[in-house]
Amino acid sequence: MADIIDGKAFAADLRGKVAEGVAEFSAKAGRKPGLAVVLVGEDPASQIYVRNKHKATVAAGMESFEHRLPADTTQEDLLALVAQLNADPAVDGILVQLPLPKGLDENAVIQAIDPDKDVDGFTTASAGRLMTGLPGFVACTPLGCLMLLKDRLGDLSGKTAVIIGRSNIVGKPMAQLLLRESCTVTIAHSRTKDLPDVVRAADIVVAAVGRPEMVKGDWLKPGATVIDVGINRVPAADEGKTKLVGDVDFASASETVGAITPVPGGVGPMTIACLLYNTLEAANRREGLA
Ligand SMILES: Nc1nc(=O)c2c([nH]1)NC[C@@H]1CN(c3ccc(C(=O)N[C@@H](CCC(=O)O)C(=O)O)cc3)C=[N+]21
Ligand SMILES: [Mg+2]
Repeated sequence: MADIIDGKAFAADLRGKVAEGVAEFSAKAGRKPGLAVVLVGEDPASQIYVRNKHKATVAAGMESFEHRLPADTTQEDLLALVAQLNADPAVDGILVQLPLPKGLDENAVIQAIDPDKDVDGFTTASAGRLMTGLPGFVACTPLGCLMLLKDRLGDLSGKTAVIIGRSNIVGKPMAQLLLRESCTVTIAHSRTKDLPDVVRAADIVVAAVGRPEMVKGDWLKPGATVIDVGINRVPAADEGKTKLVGDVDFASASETVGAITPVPGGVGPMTIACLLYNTLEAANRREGLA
């Protein structure tokens, strides 16, 4: 049986370390680090995420600035808010919750965020900094995955890593991070030929495709380390109920691999912890304390 990588426990520990860093920052800077979260519209899942982010931000000793805007907010008004947050000295990090309601240009809004406050790591400036090895912010989900991998495996150099999924938010930055750690990196996706054979070659598998339980145990190298980024809500055995599953078929995978993250309780909690980590980092850099 595989070891279960406890992302929830790791994230709690990381949040504790961030809280210590926040106390140090606040003593030196005479203010708390500040995170601004912008939520447009009423998407129920987004409202839950934003509430959880707010709670975690306050629990870490940071200032949380929540901006809730109606679904019919104009592009102009949203860009004006981002400009205001860019200019606000009390704001160290800015997160615009995605997806935005239809009619708003997501890309234009994200690119308007000051890269030095881009704690989500979603701007092209942040992506370019990661790719070229300059200091910047790394997207929270891949950063959390990397922390779990390093905690489990130590030095990653020379390991074969296969990432399934090529999104800008997870797959591509994950590949850059693992390349930076001197892994041999493959990005697989929906057009990849013989996907099970490609995955079977990997010491490290990061699944981020958004297809429930797609990766089966017999696709995986015995002893591999598997990070499951998928969070898919599917019907449960109980009539009318739903449950969360990952992109990996946990039952079959956990008989083969060395270690695997569960869903829930794996990567998800790391995403929020890394948002706090990036916000503290942003505050320290802005105050010349990094
Ligand atoms: N600008 C922006 N940045 C984001 O980082 C961002 C976003 N927009 N939009 C939505 C997605 C999704 N996301 C998650 C964060 C934590 C969990 C998480 O903690 N999940 C729990 C389960 C939660 C549950 O029970 O539903 C777990 O995996 O254990 C999930 C998903 C951040 N996102
Ligand atoms: Mg993809």
